[in-house]
Amino acid sequence: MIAHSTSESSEAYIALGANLGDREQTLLEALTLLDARPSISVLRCSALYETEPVGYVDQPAFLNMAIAVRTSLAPELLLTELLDVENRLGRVRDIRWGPRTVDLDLLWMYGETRETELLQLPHPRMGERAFVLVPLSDIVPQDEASGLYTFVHASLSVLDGKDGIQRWKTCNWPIEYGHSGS
Ligand SMILES: Nc1ncnc2c1ncn2[C@@H]1O[C@H](COP(=O)(O)OP(=O)(O)OP(=O)(O)O)[C@@H](O)[C@H]1O
Ligand SMILES: Nc1nc2c(c(=O)[nH]1)N=C(CO)CN2
Repeated sequence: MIAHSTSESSEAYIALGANLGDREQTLLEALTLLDARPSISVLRCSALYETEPVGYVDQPAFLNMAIAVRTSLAPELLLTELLDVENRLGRVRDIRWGPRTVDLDLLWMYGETRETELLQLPHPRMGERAFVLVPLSDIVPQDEASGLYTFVHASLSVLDGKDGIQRWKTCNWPIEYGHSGS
């Protein structure tokens, strides 16, 4: 009997940010937790960037990054996984746009758009955020079929505030277990 896989899978792009605690360790734990889910594979990660807080500025600097994942989940279920990873890493929601242990935002998913209370996809503010677009430009290939490459580079070309973004470290994914971060 030949097993037929019926599950379609899609590429999705996720932005991660952290500005409390051990920011780098938290971000790498988030990647590990996501990749451990049977229906999610982390394909690529951007470098890590240290970024000045935008919006609510009276808070510590962030570490931001972006990742590409392959998933068989519908966008709503992928979002649930992101919120679950935030909770498992101890995110406490108090001040909107305030400091957070970790934040995972679903930016873009190939062939999927949503406009509901629960989920807006593509993320409605991704085009105005250098702390999202700069990491994303590390991992979106030029031949990406959905137009994301053009969107990212066109948005970056008209955006100021890129000076608040400093490259901090490359992301070693998959993490070489047993080696402490250099
Ligand atoms: N594309 C999306 N990615 C992540 N969360 C989303 C998305 N669309 C809607 N949401 C909803 O937004 C809610 C608030 O998210 P959160 O408190 O992390 O906002 P934020 O990340 O601080 O601000 P911003 O949304 O401007 O990045 C989440 O509980 C989630 O249900
Ligand atoms: N530099 C930076 N600023 C922010 C960030 C973030 O991730 N990085 N996230 C916010 C709410 O999502 C608000 N402001």
